[in-house]
Amino acid sequence: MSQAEKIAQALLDIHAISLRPNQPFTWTSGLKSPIYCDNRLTISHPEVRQLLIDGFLATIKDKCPDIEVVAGTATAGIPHAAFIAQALDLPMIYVRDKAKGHGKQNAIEGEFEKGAKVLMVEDLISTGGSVIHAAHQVQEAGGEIVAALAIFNYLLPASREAFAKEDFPLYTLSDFKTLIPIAAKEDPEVEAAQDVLEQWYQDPQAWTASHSD
Ligand SMILES: O=P(O)(O)OC[C@H]1O[C@H](OP(=O)(O)OP(=O)(O)O)[C@H](O)[C@@H]1O
Ligand SMILES: O=C(O)c1cc(=O)[nH]c(=O)[nH]1
Repeated sequence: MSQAEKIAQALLDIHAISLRPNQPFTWTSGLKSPIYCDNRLTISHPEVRQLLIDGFLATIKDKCPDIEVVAGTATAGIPHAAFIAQALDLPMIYVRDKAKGHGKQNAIEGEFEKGAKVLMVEDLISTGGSVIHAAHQVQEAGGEIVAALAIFNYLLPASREAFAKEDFPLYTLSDFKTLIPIAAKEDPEVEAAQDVLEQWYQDPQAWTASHSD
């Protein structure tokens, strides 16, 4: 099994993947979807956490060994950024989706030096909007984004187009195209939903329009 397959299998084993073709999920981008991947559950499973950390660290060693700061995207990216920062003995920051309305009104918590090489850590890429927004905030504060790293990528054209406009690469540990064949083999519900999933995947915007109230 490849690393991407092992991680897909682990997500299935902990029931992080939910299917609701008849009662679609609403994503943060507003898209409707018959599938939801809840990476937040991974933090409750030490063996899955370790699998992810091993994957993250191998990717960092291979692709961006010179990072100086690890940035978590609020909220689901934060624990993974913390695990990575701890393992590499690096400073960590996290980026809120919007600045606090009270206290110090920070959007970025923690600190880093201008020009620092920053790795963005996110749990999941749907449109890529959340991590790209967070990366822009770090850039505005003087950080140099070296790469973005996430657990799971839907591999949607929207995210491909969004990352094509950025000057940093995205690396992900597993993805929709790896997950679905594994899920379909072990779960008759996924097997039965394959047509819906394919229809959604071909055009999530059109699927959203036809599944909105
Ligand atoms: O690629 P995108 O279209 O931006 O979607 C992915 C984002 O959506 C989810 O966050 P959510 O907004 O649900 O918040 P949370 O992390 O606080 O749970 C997920 O954790 C990613 O951050
Ligand atoms: O786009 C999202 O909001 C989203 C999709 C998904 O599968 N999982 C998740 O946590 N968020």
